[in-house]
Amino acid sequence: MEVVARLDHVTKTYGRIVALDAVSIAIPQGVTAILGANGAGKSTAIDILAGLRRPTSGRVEVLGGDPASLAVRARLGLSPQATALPWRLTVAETLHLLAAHYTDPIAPTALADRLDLAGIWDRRNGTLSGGQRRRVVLASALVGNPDLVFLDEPTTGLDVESRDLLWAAIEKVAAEGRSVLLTSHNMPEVERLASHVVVIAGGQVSQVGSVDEVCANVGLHLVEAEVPGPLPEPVTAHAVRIEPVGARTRLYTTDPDATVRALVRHDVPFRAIRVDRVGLEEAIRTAAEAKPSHEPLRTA
Ligand SMILES: Nc1ncnc2c1ncn2[C@@H]1O[C@H](COP(=O)(O)OP(=O)(O)OP(=O)(O)O)[C@@H](O)[C@H]1O
Repeated sequence: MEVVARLDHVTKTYGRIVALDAVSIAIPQGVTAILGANGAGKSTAIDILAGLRRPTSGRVEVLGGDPASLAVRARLGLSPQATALPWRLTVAETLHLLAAHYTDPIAPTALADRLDLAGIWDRRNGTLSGGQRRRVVLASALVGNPDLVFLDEPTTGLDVESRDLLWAAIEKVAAEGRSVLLTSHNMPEVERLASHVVVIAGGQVSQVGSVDEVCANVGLHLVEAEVPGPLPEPVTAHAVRIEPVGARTRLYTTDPDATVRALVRHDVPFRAIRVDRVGLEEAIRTAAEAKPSHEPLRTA
C-alpha cells in the first residue's frame, strides 16, 4: 500500500481543548474519507496534513516531506470548508491568477470544461450562487495540477445537479491517479467516492480501513422486506435494531441466514426481500454504540 500522507502521534491543542490526541494515521493512495461527528477533529487533521496548521506535538509527512515546505505545498490542492474567493475578480481572472503561481498548472480553460464554468467564466466571484462558487473552489484546488487534493465537505448544501457534477469531477481527479482526502457527513457520498475511511471520535482514531472492511467489521447484515404487522420473536432474535422504512422493515441482524429462515418457518408473508451488507452509516453508528468508552473531547 503506497502511503501519500501520514500523521504519527499527532496531538493538537487549542488552549485547553485537545482537538487531536496522539493520532496516527497512514493515508493510502486513492480516495480516503475522514469521518466523525461535529467537532471530532477532522478539519484540524486536514489542516495539519495540508500544512495550514502545525501540530502541538508529533510528526507529519505528506508526499514524502513536510507539508509546510514550498516543495510539498506546490503539489497539494485545497478546497476548505469556508473559502473566501476574491470577491471582485471574475472566475477566469481567479483561475489564471492561481495558475500563474505554479510551474505546471492545468489550463484554466480545461477546468472550465470539466466543471461546467463556461456560463460563469466572466462573472465576478461575488455574484455567484453557492453551488457555482463550489465549482470555482474545486477548480482553484485543481489548477496547480496537484498530486494530493484536500476537500473539506465538498458538496454540503448543494442541489442534486451541482452535487453530481462535483462527484463526477472528483471521480475524474481520482481516475487520473491523484489522491484525494475528503471530509463529509454524507455517507452515500463517502460510499460513492472513497475507497478508504478513517473515523475520528473525540480527537482519536476509532476505525480505519477500506469501506468494505469497516462495514464488515461491525458483524451485521441488513435484511429488508415488506412484511405485514409485528414480527414473531424468532425472526427478531438476531436483530440488534429494527427500523420501519415506509412499507418496508429493516432488520440489522448478526445472522442473516437465521433471520430469513425464521421468516419462512413462521410463515411470515414477506415480499421484495433484500439481504445485503450494512451501509457505512449503520456500521459507524453501531461501532460507536458498541464502544461507549470513546472519550469525549478532553481538555488539557
Ligand atoms: N481555532 C480554534 N480555536 C479553538 N478551538 C478550535 C479551533 N479550531 C477547532 N477548535 C476545536 O477543536 C475541536 C475539533 O474541531 P474541528 O474543526 O477539527 O472538528 P471537525 O471534526 O472538523 O468538526 P465539523 O464536522 O463540525 O467541521 C472542536 O472542539 C473545535 O471547537
